[in-house]
Amino acid sequence: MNELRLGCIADDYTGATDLSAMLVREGFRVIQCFGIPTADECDALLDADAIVIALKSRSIAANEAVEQSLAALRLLRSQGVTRFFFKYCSTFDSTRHGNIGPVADALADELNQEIVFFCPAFPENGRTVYCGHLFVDGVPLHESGMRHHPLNPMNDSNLVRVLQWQSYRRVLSLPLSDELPPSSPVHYVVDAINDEDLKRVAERAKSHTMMTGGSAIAGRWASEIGVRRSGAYPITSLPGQTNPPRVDRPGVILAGSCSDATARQMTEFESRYPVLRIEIEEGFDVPDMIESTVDWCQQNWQHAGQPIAVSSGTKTAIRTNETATKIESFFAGLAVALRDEGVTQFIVAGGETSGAVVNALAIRAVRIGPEISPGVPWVTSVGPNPMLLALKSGNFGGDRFFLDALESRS
Ligand SMILES: Nc1ncnc2c1ncn2[C@@H]1O[C@H](COP(=O)(O)OP(=O)(O)O)[C@@H](O)[C@H]1O
Ligand SMILES: O=C(O)[C@@H](O)C(=O)COP(=O)(O)O
Repeated sequence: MNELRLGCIADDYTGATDLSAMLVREGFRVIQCFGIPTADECDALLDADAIVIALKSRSIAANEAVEQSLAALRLLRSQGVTRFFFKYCSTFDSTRHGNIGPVADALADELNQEIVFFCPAFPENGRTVYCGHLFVDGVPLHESGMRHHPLNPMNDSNLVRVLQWQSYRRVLSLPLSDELPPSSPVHYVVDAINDEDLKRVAERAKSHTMMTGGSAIAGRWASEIGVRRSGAYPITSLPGQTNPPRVDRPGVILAGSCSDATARQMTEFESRYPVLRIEIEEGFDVPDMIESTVDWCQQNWQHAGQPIAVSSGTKTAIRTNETATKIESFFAGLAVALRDEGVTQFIVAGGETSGAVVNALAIRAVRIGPEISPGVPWVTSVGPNPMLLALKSGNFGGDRFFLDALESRS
């Protein structure tokens, strides 16, 4: 029996869930851990074909991101894993200081990988790379909504230039027709505009120990290199979980994403259900905001069975890391308060926001269930008192995403 297993390191939680969903689609058995699992938690990893370690390292200091990613790599190696995937955002979310370049450099150095491919393309979700330039639904990255991102505003579509800022290695563009020149350590930003291209990229990287990119290339590369394929976990009969999660409060949507896609989804949801739009002002008090939001939720639950949403996202966001972190702690505290009120189902929009919420709920690992839309599956937490979660990348999903998600579980 083929025993090749895949180890993945993802730089944020929704990105990891997206990756897991793509691996499940290809028939792999996937377990996703939030943070680096402890020795005790490693027992649960044994029967997985792919282990995904979700870090919250996208927007932290580069040296910390490197440290955490190397620790994840070492943990994966200690589990007998021999092939590795580094997952970052399909919109290459990062700044001039990192963290994609520094993390990839460190992983490649540790694995002695001379040539590293960078393949963020995700054609199914409208992300394509041509001549080293990234497009979102045909619009150059720097003209897309990503230019307004509160933490990682993307102002350059030329990924060769973006990555070269971040990496000490030489960075080149790799059109699919080109031969690879023999060379010393090089990072290649690979072109891919459709699924056929992804297949060819995977074939070209067959001998690589390490691959990097968005979720779309991961499943194909894993198939190409011959990762063991045991079939997805049966989500309704998980070890330690006899019943589906308790539903005595309707689902709650927590949206900290400021993306255009989430804004449209919220407008659509608001045509049917109540939405609390939080106005962020300088110097706001987090505990006060949590308390008044819980009051608002309770009032709205008087209409039984009614899902509700809380959103902080606005285009006129106050763009400081301090504000972003405070808003994350608001959503984290709110999730805990709502769980204590009996909520067992959360849909969270935004990668950083999801990270804050999952950590606050002390969820250490999830098993991956059915996809709601490309890259966004339902997941069930491992351990006692399971919760049902959907962790949505800010930019993912059609306008009806929130409504579709709620309908898909009823
Ligand atoms: N009104 C706001 N002003 C400033 N920052 C905000 C606001 N609302 C949310 N944020 C912050 O913006 C960031 C959004 O990032 P994230 O949750 O990863 O969403 P996305 O998936 O769209 O990138 C989070 O850190 C969040 O706390
Ligand atoms: O690759 C992607 O686009 C996603 O998997 C992803 O990483 C999303 O990040 P957020 O937009 O911060 O949720």
